[in-house]
Parts: sequence; C-alpha cells; structure tokens
Amino acid sequence: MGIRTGEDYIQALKSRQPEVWMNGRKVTDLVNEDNFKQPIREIAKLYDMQHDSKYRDKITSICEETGERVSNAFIVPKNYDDLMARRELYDVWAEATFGLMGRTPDFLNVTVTSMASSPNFYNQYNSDWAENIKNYYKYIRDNDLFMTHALINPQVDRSKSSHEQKDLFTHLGAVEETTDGLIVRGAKMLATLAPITDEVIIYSFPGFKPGDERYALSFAVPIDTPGLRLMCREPMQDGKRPLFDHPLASRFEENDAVLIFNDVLVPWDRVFLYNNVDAANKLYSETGLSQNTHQNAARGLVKLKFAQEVASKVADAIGVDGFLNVQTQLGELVQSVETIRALLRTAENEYTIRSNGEAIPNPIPLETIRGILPKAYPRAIEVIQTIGASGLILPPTEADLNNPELAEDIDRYYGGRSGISGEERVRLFKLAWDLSGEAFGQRLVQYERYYSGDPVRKLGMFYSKHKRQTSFDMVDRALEEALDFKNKYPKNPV
Ligand SMILES: Cc1cc2nc3c(=O)[nH]c(=O)nc-3n(C[C@H](O)[C@H](O)[C@H](O)COP(=O)(O)OP(=O)(O)OC[C@H]3O[C@@H](n4cnc5c(N)ncnc54)[C@H](O)[C@@H]3O)c2cc1C
Repeated sequence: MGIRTGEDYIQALKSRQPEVWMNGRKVTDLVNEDNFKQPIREIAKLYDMQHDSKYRDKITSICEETGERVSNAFIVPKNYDDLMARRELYDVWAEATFGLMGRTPDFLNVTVTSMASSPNFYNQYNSDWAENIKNYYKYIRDNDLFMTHALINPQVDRSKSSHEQKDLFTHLGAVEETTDGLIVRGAKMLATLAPITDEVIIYSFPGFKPGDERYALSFAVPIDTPGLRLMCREPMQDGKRPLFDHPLASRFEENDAVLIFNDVLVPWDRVFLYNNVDAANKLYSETGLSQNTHQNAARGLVKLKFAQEVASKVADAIGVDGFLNVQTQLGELVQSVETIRALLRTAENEYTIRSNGEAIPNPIPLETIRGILPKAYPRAIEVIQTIGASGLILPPTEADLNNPELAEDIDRYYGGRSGISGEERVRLFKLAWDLSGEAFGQRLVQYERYYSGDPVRKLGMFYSKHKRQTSFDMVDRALEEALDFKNKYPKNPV
C-alpha cells in the first residue's frame, strides 16, 4: 500500500471499534466524537502532506525492498543524508503542528524501525523475537500505520517492584502461555492519542528486578483487540469551543489514556520480548530505541521556538519590549532556542555508524537536549505569563466581538500599540493564553517534563553512562604535571 492519505487514515479509524471510555461513557463513534474530531483532522492533514508535491520528496522515499513510496521514518539511515531526510520529516510535521503534538506518527514509526534494525539484540535471546519485530516493522511500514505506546506501570506504589505490588496483575504481566499466544493482564500507561491510533506497542524502561519475569514484556496489538480497555483522561477541550477563542487548544488536544488489559491474547508472532529481565533491561540501550530522541529534539525545538515567538509578539503588541527586564527574558528564550538548535546540529554532524550499518546521531547532545527542555520549555511559558500579565486573562470572546454594541469599546480598550487593533490583540492574547494558561497549555508543560521518562532518573542514567565512557585525562595530567614540577624544582625556584 505505501503512504496513506488522510482519508485512508480516517477510513481505517471508522473500520474499528476499540473499547474507549471517556467521562463515564463508552465512545462508540470515534470520528464524530467532539473531543477527537479536530485532532483526527490534524493527523489526517499530516498523512495528506505525504502526497502533496510541496512535501512529498522531502518526507517520503522509495523503499528499496518493495519499490513503494514510504515515510522517511521507515528508512533505516545509512549515512548523513539519510539521517537528514528523517530530520526533514520531523521538521515538516512538527512545523505543521507547531511542535504541540508530541506523538505524531513519525515518533513510533522511527522507534519500530530502530527496533527492527537490531536483529542481533533479539537473536541472542530468541530468534523468534527478531523475526517477529522484523515482520511487524514491514507490516507497519507497508500499511503506513499510526501507533501509540505505553511504557510505564500504574503509579500505585513506586516503592515496590512489579512482583511486590499488592495485586499480582496491577502491572501488566503474562498470565499464561497458550498455543495461540500469550494471555496478558494488568495496566500500562500513558498512551497518548491511543483512541485514534491503529496499533499499540508495549515495552518498558529498564528497572526490572529478579522476580519480575512475567512483567518483562514487549509486544504489539491492534488498538481494538478484544479485552483491551482505553480509559481516557478528562478532555481539556470539548471540541465545541470556537477556534477564535481557543486557536490552539481547539486544534491540538492529544488525549491520553490508561490501557487496561483484561486477559488479552497476544499472538506469538506479535511477541518481541517475554520472560527475560536481562533482555528487558537492555532493550532500551541496545536496540537503538532511543533513536526517537532525534524526533523528540527536532519537535521540541519547534515547540520552544513557537513559545519564544509568542512571548516576543506579546511583548511587541503592548509596547513593553523596550524595557530592559522584558528584553532580558526574551533574550534568554532566544538563547535557549539557539542552544537546542546547536546541540541538534552537533548530534547530526557527529553521527556514527552502528555495527548493523545504521547511522545514528551522537546520543550525548540529544540526551543533553532531553535534560534542558524540561526546564527551558516551562521557563518559556513562565515568560509568556510574566510579560502577558493581566492581558492574558481579560480578552473578551468571539461572541463579544460579534456584538456591534461592544465593538467600539473592544477596539478602544483592548487594542495594542499603534497599528494593532482590538481584534488583533485579542486573538494574539487568546493564543498566548491557550499556550500558557489553559489546561491544554499546562498539559503541554507536563508533557515536556515527562514525555520520555522521569528527567531526574534520566539525568542520573546519563551521568552514569557518561562516566563509564569517559576518562579523567585532564585531571590526571594536572596531577602528574604537579608531581613532575615538584620533583624537578623541589625548592620551587623560578
Ligand atoms: C502529557 C504526558 C504524555 C505522556 N505520553 C506518554 C506516552 O505516549 N506513552 C508512554 O508510555 N508514556 C507517556 N507518558 C508517561 C511518561 O513516560 C511518564 O510520565 C514518565 O515516565 C514518568 O513516570 P510517572 O509519570 O509515572 O512518574 P513517577 O515515576 O511516578 O514519578 C513521580 C515522582 O517520583 C519520583 N520518583 C519515582 N520513582 C523514583 C525513583 N525510583 N527514584 C527517584 N525518584 C523517583 C520522580 O522523580 C517524580 O518526581 C506521558 C506523560 C505525560 C505527562
């Protein structure tokens, strides 16, 4: 099949009925559910871009194996140009969504591509796993599917490992093996956009202990697999609010869901890892899984740049950007953007080739971005809040603007510096409020903190790995030189 259109994607959604719960009711008509309508349009738009002559050759390529056109996310990069072709896809889709949708299809498509291009890892444990992930990759690639993922266990009691939880199946685990496959039970979270995806893939961060074997799992199933329940969080927009009043929240809401597996059958050919604590702990670091940090970084840069531009435009609109305190805040944001931009370029320029022939960006600058963004993005939002001040809270609604009795007052009292009308400023400040004040905007902050794991533990892991890979040459030399000097000049003459 190769690349899908937006309509292909929507038709696939219509053909399925996953068990989706929201606000206490079962959602039976996904594509007409108010909360999902606009996000579905946004994802469909991305698929359509693959067919648009303006983007097609930038974001898709001909697959050597099938001769079909596929997303660049499915091409295993062999050199710098291939890596940059992927980057082009990340940029084009992130810019189309202002970086506000974190889980666009490229994210997991790249993840599965990386898993499948590490057969040696799987083969050392079980050759079936290597075969299964390879076939799954081909299936996703050739049908251009959209996936969600769920890596973490319910928060119930973080002081205990999986097998020590009160209930054996609080954390998702294997119940029994059958001839058809594995029966799994328990919950995983937090699957962003799950109801409007095609498939879900399960794997975990490291941290399994002996005794956790049944929880050491990786597999994929269709999102409408019998027994799989999707519990959505409370929507942050009802899908009915005017785009004028909520120009971002009404478009880019990514609902998140907890996945509850009630004795779900996972066919054996969809099992990528099972019953092996060692393999589960190494999966992340040894399969190139962290390749998706490249997508994360490119998308995060677009989002940070967007927030920086919003802050600057807000300041300009009300004539405060000549004040030193405002300039230093705006300058700080520009420098954050430039820092991320430079790190991303460094990671790409310093790419290496893995033993499987796959080109990968230098992970150290990418992980550095991962460490900086959870602080830089919330700071950008704080700057918008500080500079926008009361102006963020006061704008009237579209309905007010449409009332002729109010029009004159709105233009007079809600306008900006010379040249900015009441309506222009109201629209800008509403956008800034969506990003910085609305529940939608607060989720975006929380997303940047946590989307790829706990930043605290990630930084600890980053440092431990860095320490293992490095030496203390300069310190050793300074110590040696001091000793040499002491021996050479015992009385310290000049
Ligand atoms: C908006 C959003 C979207 C997301 N989308 C996805 C998704 O699509 N797929 C997915 O799989 N996940 C997703 N995540 C989940 C993300 O992976 C987790 O939030 C992240 O891994 C942290 O886990 P947690 O939220 O359970 O926090 P916890 O692990 O419960 O941590 C809570 C607090 O306790 C501290 N803490 C907990 N355990 C330890 C420890 N052992 N040592 C030190 N400190 C500890 C943490 O530092 C943190 O401050 C998303 C999260 C958010 C917020």
